[in-house]
Amino acid sequence: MTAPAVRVAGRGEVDGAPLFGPLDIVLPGGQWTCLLGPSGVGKSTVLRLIADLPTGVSFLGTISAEDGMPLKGRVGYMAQSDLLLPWLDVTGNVELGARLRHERPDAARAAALVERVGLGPRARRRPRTLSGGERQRAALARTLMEDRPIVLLDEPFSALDAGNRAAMQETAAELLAGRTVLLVTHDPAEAARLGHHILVMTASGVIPAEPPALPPIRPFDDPGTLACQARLLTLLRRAA
Ligand SMILES: Nc1ncnc2c1ncn2[C@@H]1O[C@H](COP(=O)(O)OP(=O)(O)OP(=O)(O)O)[C@@H](O)[C@H]1O
Repeated sequence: MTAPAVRVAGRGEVDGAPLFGPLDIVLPGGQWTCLLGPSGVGKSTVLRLIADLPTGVSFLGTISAEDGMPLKGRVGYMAQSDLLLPWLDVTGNVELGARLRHERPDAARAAALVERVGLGPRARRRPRTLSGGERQRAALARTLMEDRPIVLLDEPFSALDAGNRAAMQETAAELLAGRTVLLVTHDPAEAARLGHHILVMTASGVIPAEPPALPPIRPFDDPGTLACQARLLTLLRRAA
């Protein structure tokens, strides 16, 4: 699977007032880009624009893949809220994309992904019987099931306890290796651990932050990872 670079160039407005930009972001092909920034700056909006989903924001600019092919059909998206269908169990939710396309779901692959996110014993449970972290892991499995070359993750680990968060970061890094990934996170430690590239979004534009020297996925206690966390916190403190 070839994962193209994606470029987002333009600015966003709400009711005629500037929201963000002008910005010019390139998500390098086959690598993880982590996007941080203050609440309300427009990070989720950028993800939704790339996914071609409705936003309340007018975007004046272009979003394109470097290979010149349309993005449509090549983008996987995990929203901030889990968006699980309450009447389907975990497996049914993971298989939802195939069902909506009137395809036969790959049941073995779905079961393997449900196991990978630690929900094997909960596979037949409905979302309302799961914890917030379990629902988020089900949503992650559903996104991984879609197997797209471009994957947009909006705070995918925010509801997880520290141990599960680390485990799911590792699972996602492994299963999405070679994809073009844009991860929105509020957690500098997460960005420092996972990002080949790290960007901080502010109202006036996007600032690139130097990632650690080691390739992802990085140990928590690597001095370069810790130093990167500190750099990011300094940038975010200034942007707040
Ligand atoms: N449907 C909408 N109509 C009007 N304004 C909207 C709409 N959706 C989002 N906005 C505004 O756009 C801005 C950016 O929202 P967005 O959710 O992209 O921010 P964010 O950086 O992802 O925030 P957070 O980190 O809190 O998730 C916010 O100020 C929000 O009020």
